[in-house]
Amino acid sequence: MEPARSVSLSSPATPAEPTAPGDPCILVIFGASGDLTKRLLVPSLYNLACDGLLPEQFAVVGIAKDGLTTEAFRSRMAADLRTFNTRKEFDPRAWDWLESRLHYTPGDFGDEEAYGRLKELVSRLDAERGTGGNLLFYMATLPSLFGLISEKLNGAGFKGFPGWQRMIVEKPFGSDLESARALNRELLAHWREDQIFRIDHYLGKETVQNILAFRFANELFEPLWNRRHIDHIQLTVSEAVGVEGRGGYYDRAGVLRDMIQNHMLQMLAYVCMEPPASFSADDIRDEKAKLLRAVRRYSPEVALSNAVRGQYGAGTRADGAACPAYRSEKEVDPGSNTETFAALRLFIDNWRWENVPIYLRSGKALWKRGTEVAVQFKRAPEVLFRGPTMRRMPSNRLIFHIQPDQGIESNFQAKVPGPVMQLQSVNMRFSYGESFRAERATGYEVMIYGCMTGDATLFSRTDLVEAAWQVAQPILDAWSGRPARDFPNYDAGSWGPVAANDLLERDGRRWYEVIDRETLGRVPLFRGGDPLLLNQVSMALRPHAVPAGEVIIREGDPGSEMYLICRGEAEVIDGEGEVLATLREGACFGEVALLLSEHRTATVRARTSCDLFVLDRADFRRILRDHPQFCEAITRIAHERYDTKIDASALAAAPA
Ligand SMILES: NC(=O)C1=CN([C@@H]2O[C@H](COP(=O)(O)OP(=O)(O)OC[C@H]3O[C@@H](n4cnc5c(N)ncnc54)[C@H](OP(=O)(O)O)[C@@H]3O)[C@@H](O)[C@H]2O)C=CC1
Ligand SMILES: O=C1O[C@H](COP(=O)(O)O)[C@@H](O)[C@H](O)[C@H]1O
Repeated sequence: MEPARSVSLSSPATPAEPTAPGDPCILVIFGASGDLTKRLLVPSLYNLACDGLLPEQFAVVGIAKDGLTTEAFRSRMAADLRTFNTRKEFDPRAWDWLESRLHYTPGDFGDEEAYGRLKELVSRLDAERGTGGNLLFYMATLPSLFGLISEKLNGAGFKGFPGWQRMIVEKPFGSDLESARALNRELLAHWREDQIFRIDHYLGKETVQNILAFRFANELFEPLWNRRHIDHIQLTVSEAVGVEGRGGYYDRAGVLRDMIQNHMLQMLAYVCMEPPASFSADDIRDEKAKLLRAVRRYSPEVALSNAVRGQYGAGTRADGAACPAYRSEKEVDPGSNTETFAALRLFIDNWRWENVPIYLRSGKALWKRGTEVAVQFKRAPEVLFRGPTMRRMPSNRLIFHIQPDQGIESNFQAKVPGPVMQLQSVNMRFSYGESFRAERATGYEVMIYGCMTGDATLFSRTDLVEAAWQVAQPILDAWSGRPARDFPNYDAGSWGPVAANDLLERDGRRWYEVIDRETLGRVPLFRGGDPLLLNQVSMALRPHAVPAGEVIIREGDPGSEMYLICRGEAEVIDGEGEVLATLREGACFGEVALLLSEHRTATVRARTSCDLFVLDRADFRRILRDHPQFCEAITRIAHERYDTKIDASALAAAPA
């Protein structure tokens, strides 16, 4: 097959050069009958085949306990590919090419005879395919078996093959600092460091890799990338799914081990590390390791005041389906103390980042799926922009959208058209989908390809893994000694526990929520709104979470904000506490006081815990003025609700 044109992140050559296929080799998958193989590995190999990135001299040998034949393995993989293929079009040529190279041998990983059979098959294929004795072992099985497999491979004489031998190791890499060190010792007893490729699939994501390109291939931001100009950084990995049948594993892990210690600290290292001497694997990994070593190690006591944990209760998922409480999930202890949400405040004690807080949060069963890195700059001097028509200027923000949308966005201030100087936040956005033609991928393609070419840039190293565990360990220790008394403390489908907001609010900051058009489209007020309106609104809204029972607005109080319910229920009550109406997801309230510039005409209280978006008076007026459709919708709602004749267009036209 013809190699396709694409670029390798770590290639020292000019990036526009076509990428050559990986080195000839035999890929041996330990755990070939398992979930990872069918869900991610075979679809990735197929994608590589479609792009011409697999060498002609190539074969795959699967091994697992399941007594499959090669023919049965091939037809199972062909059927599974129909489900897990990431590409829109199926390429039968690429699949036939790959399928003819798939082989299988059954065996228990503890059984020496199985290694004898494996060696025979590998030797035969090596001779037939001309793979030069290059062997890539993929550990797609339980981490407790990695040491055993390594030992047996050595015992069976696999080291005698003439080519290179490399090993891809799957996560989780240990369950704490001690076990990670033990696993490193076990692997290093059989392999050299440069033969071990520890996977972190977040490093395979295009937009994560793009953080390095963005920072170091552009002159624009790097001079500002330090404590003088950056106020703080937020990393969010929000998952809409719950534990999805993985309760047995997850209940022993929790989100700190499952997402933060590995994926999020790796992303953090990319965002904050110093420029590497070159784009070689070790230069990049040296800088990442230095950065992780500089992350402040808390004592367990200090960790407690810088970390928040949560566990989801029953609720409604983002797609509308009912979600059981975590403690009712299969294979989860009904009294489980495992966290499904965590938020941390970290500091990097080095010259560049002194006293810049880094906030991380991740959780399952949250209101939406979204991974973002938000870099919040310090405020510009306001001296030129003071005056009665001016509001406090928001500061610039740069956002890396990692998934599901992939892109980079920057928020800044611009003058509102008109005779007076007024400012408004606007944004510039680069979207991967609009700028590049790329097929959807699993994220594993670049890792497998990297390993085949001996490029370890996207893989973790012994020191990196241990440095990341050193950051997480005191928090794990602090939590394991103190059961969480308030679990479950957030509803499935919500924004997470309220305490996560407090973590930032006590520093005078708040989490940045990406509000996409889809979310706004669920609000009747904005349904069918033009992109300009939705964009303006999403820039202006700020999140606000309230616990059940809290009064959100009180009759008679001055009103300077209106509210949209993103999740939860609120009730309108009269002076006697009588409930007049119940407001649900998508409803708005508080608009009348803004329209009439009067005091609140009703009291609204949270019936359940609520996640709200707040729109303040100045933005509300500006949106009224710029968007007649919003003006009409809000007039209609106020009229229906309060039988009040309001001329919102007159208000919009009035001076601010
Ligand atoms: N599944 C996923 O989406 C992801 C998985 N991972 C990681 O990948 C690894 C594998 O996960 P996954 O595929 O889900 O796990 P599975 O349990 O689905 O698969 C495990 C595989 O190992 C084989 N196996 C286990 N014990 C033995 C043994 N003693 N002898 C021979 N074969 C054995 C099983 O064979 P058999 O069934 O025939 O007994 C099976 O093929 C784990 O480390 C996981 O954390 C990482 C990211 C995503
Ligand atoms: O490693 C893991 O990652 C997934 C999330 O990965 P993504 O690529 O879908 O963002 C997470 O669901 C899983 O619990 C964890 O083990």
